[in-house]
Amino acid sequence: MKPHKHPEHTDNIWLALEIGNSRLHWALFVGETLYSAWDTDHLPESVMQQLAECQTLNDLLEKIFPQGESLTNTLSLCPLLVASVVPSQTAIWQTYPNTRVITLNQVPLKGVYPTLGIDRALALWGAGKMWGFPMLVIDTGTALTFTAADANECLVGGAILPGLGLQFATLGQQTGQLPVVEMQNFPSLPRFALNTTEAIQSGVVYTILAGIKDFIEAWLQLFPNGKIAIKGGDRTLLLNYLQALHPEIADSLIVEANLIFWGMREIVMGDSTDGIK
Ligand SMILES: Nc1ncnc2c1ncn2[C@@H]1O[C@H](COP(=O)(O)OP(=O)(O)OP(=O)(O)O)[C@@H](O)[C@H]1O
Ligand SMILES: CC(C)(CO)[C@@H](O)C(=O)NCCC(=O)O
Ligand SMILES: [K+]
Repeated sequence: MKPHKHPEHTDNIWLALEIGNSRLHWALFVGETLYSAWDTDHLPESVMQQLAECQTLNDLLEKIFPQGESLTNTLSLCPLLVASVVPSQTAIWQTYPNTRVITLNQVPLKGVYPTLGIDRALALWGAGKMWGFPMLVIDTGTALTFTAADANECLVGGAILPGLGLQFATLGQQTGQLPVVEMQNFPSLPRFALNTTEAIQSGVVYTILAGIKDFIEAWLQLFPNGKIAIKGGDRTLLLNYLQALHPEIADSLIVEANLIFWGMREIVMGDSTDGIK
């Protein structure tokens, strides 16, 4: 999905780019308003080589939005805010004028450790600022992560495990007999399966759900009034199963794809020196 129509006021436009492990996540802001959000694949090698030859951000945007010529003109001078968990990709975007890379020390979250992922910090900050702390964020991305902060906006900690897609891929790739299974829709899933595909799906999905339930229960023991938000590419699929198994838990979750963008917005709008208003 790409932006389909153009904002009317172009003077306070900015682009947010989150470089994830599987794909790129984009948002077009007009001031504080998120105008449009979309995902793209990582840039292919051929485009990467062309990018090295681009002289301006305009050249760059024409490579990214080949069909969107007028959009490209609209965006030609706008600031590009980048948050990345893929360092090799960050370097490419840093070549261009008007790029600002958000790093962990710019996120006001207290008590962070130096290697905490910027995506985890921003999503937690965005969720906490929108819905309040204490906040637990569950990110169902390439990696599935739990990241929490207390009422003082101080990191409580979290956990990292392989996400749904990564679990399927690893089973398929590292074994002699297992296929790479995918999970595109929401089939009813027997827990005790009688074929290989469903056995893999059952194992991965039901243990991820059990893990999510367990972390939520542990979180609510620590912070009975704590909030919980869920994001990431597998959120809808996992929520559908969670709704069927534990509707009371599913109903208590804040479901929000754009948490990282809310975090980026908080930081950009809170910083009066950078000219993005
Ligand atoms: N169109 C899609 N392309 C790729 N993955 C998708 C798509 N739709 C859903 N997914 C699921 O999303 C998961 C990846 O989530 P997401 O896109 O949030 O991760 P990411 O790009 O690695 O970002 P991050 O590193 O910030 O988590 C995969 O496990 C996959 O099953
Ligand atoms: C865990 C991921 C891969 C999730 O995208 C990312 O946040 C990351 O690379 N984090 C660094 C390690 C950490 O957060 O402790
Ligand atoms: K992730």
